[in-house]
Amino acid sequence: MKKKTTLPIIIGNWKLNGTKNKLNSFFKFIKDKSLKIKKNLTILALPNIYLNYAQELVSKLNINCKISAQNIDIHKQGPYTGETSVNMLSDINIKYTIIGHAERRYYHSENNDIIAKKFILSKQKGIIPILCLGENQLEKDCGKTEEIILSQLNAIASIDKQNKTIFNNSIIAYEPIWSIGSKKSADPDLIQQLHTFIKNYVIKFQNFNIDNFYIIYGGSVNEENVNEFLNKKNVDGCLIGNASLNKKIFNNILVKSNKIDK
Ligand SMILES: O=C[C@H](O)COP(=O)(O)O
Repeated sequence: MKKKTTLPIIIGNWKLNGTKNKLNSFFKFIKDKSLKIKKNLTILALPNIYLNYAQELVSKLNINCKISAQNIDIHKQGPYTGETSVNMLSDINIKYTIIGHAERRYYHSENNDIIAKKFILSKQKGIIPILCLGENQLEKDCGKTEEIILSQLNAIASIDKQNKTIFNNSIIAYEPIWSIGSKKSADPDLIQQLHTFIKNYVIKFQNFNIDNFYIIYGGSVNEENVNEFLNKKNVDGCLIGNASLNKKIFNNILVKSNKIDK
C-alpha cells in the first residue's frame, strides 16, 4: 500500500474452496459485468496452489482485484514439508496475506506468539498482513471481548517494543469467532465500538503516528448486511467467507460497497 488505499476494502476469503474452472468463471463474470470495483480495494484470498494462476488471470483480464494468501509459514525456508514461505509469496509477487485467521488458531493451534512472528515476517518482506483477531462465544458471554482483543494486539505490539509504527501498512480484521460461518453477524453498532477500541489502541501505542492502517469486519457478511457495516465509522471494509464463493453475490457486494463514501 504505497499510496493511500481507496475504501472500502472488500476481501473475499475462499478458504479451502475453489478450482481453476471456478476461478475462470468467477473472474469472467466480474469482467463481463464490467464490475465497478475501481473504487474499492478488492482482494481475493486463495489456497496457495491457485495464487499464481489467479494472479495471471486478473492481469490478463485487467481486473482490479488483488490476490492474497491465507497463511504463511513461520520460517522463510528449510525442512518444513508442506509449508509456504513469505519469500515464496514475494517471488510470485503476492502483496497480501491473511495472518492468524480463527481457523488457523483453532485447527492448527496457532497462538498469539506464532501469529505475531508471522505478522513481522510478512511486514519485513513488504507483504501486507491481514491480521485476524476476535473472541469466541464463551469469551463473549463472560464479557471478555476487549480483554481478548487486547491480548491479541499486545502480542503484536510487544514483539518489537521499539517499533512504534508496527501496525502501519497492515489491515486488522476483527472477526468474532461466534459469527464466522454462523449466519449470526454482529451488531454493527457494537462493531463500530470495537473497531474504535482497536483504533484507539493503535493510535496510543504509535503516538498518533498511524499510516495505511485499516480495520475491517468479518463474520457472516452478505449482500444484505454489508453496507450496515460499511456505513459505520472506523469500519474500513469487510472480510467475507461464504458469500465470496458465489460470483453473483460477491459481485452484488462489490457493487453495493462501491456506493459507500468512506
Ligand atoms: O474469512 C472470512 C471469515 O472467516 C468470515 O467467514 P463467513 O463470511 O463465512 O462468516
